[in-house]
Parts: sequence; structure tokens; C-alpha cells
Amino acid sequence: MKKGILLVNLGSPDTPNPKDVKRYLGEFLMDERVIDVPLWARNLLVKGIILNTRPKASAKAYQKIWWDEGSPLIVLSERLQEKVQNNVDYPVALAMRYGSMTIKKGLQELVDKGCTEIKTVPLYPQFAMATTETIDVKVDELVAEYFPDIKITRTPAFYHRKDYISVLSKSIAEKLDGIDYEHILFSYHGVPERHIRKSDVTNGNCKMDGRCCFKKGSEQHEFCYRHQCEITTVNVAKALGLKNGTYSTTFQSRLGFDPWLKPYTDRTIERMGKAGTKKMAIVTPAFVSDCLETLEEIAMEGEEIFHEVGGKEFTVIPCLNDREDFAQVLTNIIEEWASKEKALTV
Ligand SMILES: C=CC1=C(C)c2cc3[nH]c(cc4nc(cc5[nH]c(cc1n2)c(C)c5CCC(=O)O)C(CCC(=O)O)=C4C)c(C)c3C=C
Ligand SMILES: [Fe+2]
Ligand SMILES: [Fe+2]
Repeated sequence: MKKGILLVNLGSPDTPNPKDVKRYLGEFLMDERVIDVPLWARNLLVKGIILNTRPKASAKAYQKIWWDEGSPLIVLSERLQEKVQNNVDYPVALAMRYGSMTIKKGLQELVDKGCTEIKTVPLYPQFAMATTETIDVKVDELVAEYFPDIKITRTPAFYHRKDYISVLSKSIAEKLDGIDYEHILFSYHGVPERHIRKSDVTNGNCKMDGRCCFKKGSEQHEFCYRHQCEITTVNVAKALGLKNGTYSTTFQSRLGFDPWLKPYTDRTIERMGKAGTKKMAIVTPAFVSDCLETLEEIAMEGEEIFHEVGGKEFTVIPCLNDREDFAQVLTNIIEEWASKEKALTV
């Protein structure tokens, strides 16, 4: 049995042009785990409305953050892959859930190198139906259809690993060294509340208001995105010794008219600025790689909102990207799996 690793991130359009953005958004938003309504309604919403209105505006936003080498999310994921590859003896491939760098190509690359046992590593610290689950399901479908002899091992969310929390905390401390700030916002990508209810394995325990998310000691949170975001914040705050009231958790990037997880990041920035906060720092732990949602929505739009309401200093903490110590966290996850598998076969 030869082992291989497949890192999987979200994906980006091939170019920031409206045509490519439209194709990418079409694939992304027609995923039943992203816009989770019946097919007829998804067709109407995505093909009938969103794809006729959004691609132009999204393309403009992508053009603002695009690099000479390509999409920041893809370039940064490739750099991370290279660093993980330098740390381990198994082949490490990279794929995207949407767009041209497909999971099928990533699996094929590993199979061509002789791998028969593949660990998939979604590049998401917190579980969500729209991220980790859609990757896991896609991998299962592809394996059943094209690679029936391959053994796949999934990787659960890693938000509560000590090494991850330590690296995330260090990255924040490094950026804020010498910077004066009054409040740190932990802004996570939002999801519709309905997604949380669908992933709730406790028969309606999840109340969406934080009561369930802080209950201790149960497996019930294995699939609760909200809990995993809240706990990421709590653990980092503990590691950094942040005082109560100097940090908070919010959710960004909502789409459509359904209720999404609250509080919303943009409204919180506005409210805090209006209430007199002058110096704010913001970190985005649901994103491993800087991307449209961090470089444009937070670093550009978020800063603009803050300044409009009287805020002065808005410090954006970069994602973990291709930090050597973050590559080491992924290496630890891989090595733990490899040694467990070895013990099982001895
Ligand atoms: C119903 C819509 C969406 C859900 C649910 C959703 C969840 C979700 N997304 C990420 C990570 C990323 N999303 C990104 C972009 C993006 N997301 C949506 C919609 C939903 N996301 C849209 C329409 C877009 C495209 C941009 C736009 O038009 O505004 C990105 C950036 C991609 C890039 O190329 O840079 C990331 C990353 C998570 C983690 C998540 C649930 C937890
Ligand atoms: Fe998204
Ligand atoms: Fe919960």
C-alpha cells in the first residue's frame, strides 16, 4: 500500500473575467450543500437570478485582489502544498472543490504515482456542510466511479488541535506586536442558520443563540460550525490572554435573504465604530488562505465601513497561508495518520 495526501481548498475562477467568474459561481452555487434548496428552486435562484446579476460585480471584486501569478487563494494553497511536500515522504497533491483544479485530477495524480491509500485534507479548520462535507461526498462519488481500489481516509475539522490554536495565536500576536488596538474581531465566513440545523445530530438541540454551542463535553458539536467557530475564538483568546470584552465572534459574507449566523461582521464593524471604537483588529480563522473574502470584503470594504463611521486604525491579520508552522500542523496531522495506519498493519 502506498500512501498519498490530497489537500483540498475551495477554488477560484480561472481568471477574474466575468465569463470565468460566471462559470465558477455556477458550479459553486449549484452545489446542493451550498445553496441547499430543491433543484427547481436552485435552478431558478442561481441560473435565473444570481448568475445574471452577480458575476459582473464579483469579477470587479476579483480584479482588485488578483495577483500576477493568479488567484491568491490558489497561489497560496500551492505554496502551502510545496511546504507540506518538503516535510513528508508521501506524494502531496492539491485540488479545489470547484473550478479547473478538480478533485478528480488530484486523485488521478496520486494514483499515477502509485498511491493506493489516500488521506484527504480539506483546508478548513471548522466543519461545515458547504465546505468539508461537500468535499467528503464528492471524493466518495469519484472513488466509487473512477478509483474503486483506493482506500480513502477523511480528516475531521482541526479547530481544536493545540498545535493549530498555538500557530493561529502566534500569527495574531506577531501581526499585533507594537500595534495598539481596542478590540479584535474574529470574523468567520457565515452560513445560513438552516445549514446548522441540517447538520445538527442532536435532534433540534442547536438553538442558534449560543446556548447549545457552549455546552461542554459532547460529540454533538462534531458537525456544528457555529460551535467550532466560537471555540476557536475562545481558545485563541485564552492563549493570548485577551480580556473579556476586548474580542468577539462575528460572521461575514452572507448571500440572499435567509437568516444567516449572527452577529454579522459588517454591521458589527459599523456599530463599534459608531460607538467610539477607534482601533480595531480583525482576524478571519475560517479561511486558511487569503482570498476574495479576506482581501476585498474585509481588508477593503470592512476598512471603508470602519473609517466612514469614525474608526481610525483597522488592522487585518493575514490568514495562515503558507506559514512554515502551519505547514507543520498539517504535517503533524498526516504523520499521526501514517503512524496509526502503520501500527494497524504491523
Ligand atoms: C450560499 C452561499 C455560500 C455559502 C453557504 C458559503 C459558505 C462558505 N464559503 C467559504 C469560503 C469561501 N467562500 C468564498 C467565496 C464565495 N462564497 C460564496 C457563497 C457562499 N459561501 C460566494 C457567492 C462566493 C464568491 C464570491 C462572491 O461572489 O462574493 C471564498 C473565496 C474564493 C476566492 O476565489 O477567493 C472562500 C474561501 C466557507 C469557509 C464557507 C462556510 C463555512
Ligand atoms: Fe463562501
Ligand atoms: Fe450549536
